[in-house]
Amino acid sequence: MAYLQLKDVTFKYPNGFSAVENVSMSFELGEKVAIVGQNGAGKTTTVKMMNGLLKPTLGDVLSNGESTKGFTTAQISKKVGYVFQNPDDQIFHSNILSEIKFGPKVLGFSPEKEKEMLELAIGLTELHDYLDENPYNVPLSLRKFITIAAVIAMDSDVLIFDEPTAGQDFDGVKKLSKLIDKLIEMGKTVITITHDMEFVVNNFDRVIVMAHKNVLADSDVRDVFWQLDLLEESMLKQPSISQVAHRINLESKVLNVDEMVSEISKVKVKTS
Ligand SMILES: Nc1ncnc2c1ncn2[C@@H]1O[C@H](COP(=O)(O)OP(=O)(O)OP(=O)(O)O)[C@@H](O)[C@H]1O
Repeated sequence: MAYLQLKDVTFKYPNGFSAVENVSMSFELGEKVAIVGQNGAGKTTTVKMMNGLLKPTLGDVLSNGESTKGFTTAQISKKVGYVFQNPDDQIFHSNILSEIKFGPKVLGFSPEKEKEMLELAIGLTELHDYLDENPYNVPLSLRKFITIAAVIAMDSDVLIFDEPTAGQDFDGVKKLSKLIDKLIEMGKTVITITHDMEFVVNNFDRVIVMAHKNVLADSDVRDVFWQLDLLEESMLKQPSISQVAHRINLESKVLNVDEMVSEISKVKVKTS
């Protein structure tokens, strides 16, 4: 059985608006999965059901075999941690270190475990120099890393990042890739919602495409980004380099610069 399962879930907001309808998806431990789709497709609503912030109106969410229905978000956070899209919705301490320490405290970690998790979280997010600062004295791009550190420190089995690359520069995106790789190496599952298709092809193997409150595709990254009709229906774009490959009728379904360079070198060899 998969570690995390959404079984035919539907979610209606209190105003009666149905944001997600009959969605099923499942995740094993150690998987790295991107969720993509146009604004309003239902991505955030879906992942908020994974850690119990929202409970499905219909259907069931199971983490490690147990339905989220009987548990609070705090209880579920040991298994599934969620980093909010907007860090300001998550941060509530006036000091960065206290914000990161909060999860381990609530979860009752031993002092040794708390120290270990804090070192890991602060190390991966490179926040050492800011620990005494008020979170609102650092830029939004760093506030995002505070919220990521706070969730890493909880040692959840599954970590969900909602739009982590938004507002990040080149170094920020590199830091994200590195920390995701480390979490995967530790056997965790990382699920990331993103609008950054370059980030998807450079970091993820499995991609879930959402549109119209539902899942349109759940497949290998190359398969997703070379199904042009699927991209059109979900209003997504190929990564720029794939668009170039498509425009020049390159046979190979390239996804990144390295693959493109490799294909072009082959052509050069053939014509020389
Ligand atoms: N609290 C709410 N009450 C009513 N409707 C809501 C609420 N939150 C979200 N919605 C609506 O639910 C739909 C799905 O929103 P959701 O945030 O899940 O989409 P999304 O795919 O994550 O979009 P984005 O990429 O813009 O974050 C949208 O139409 C949104 O306006």
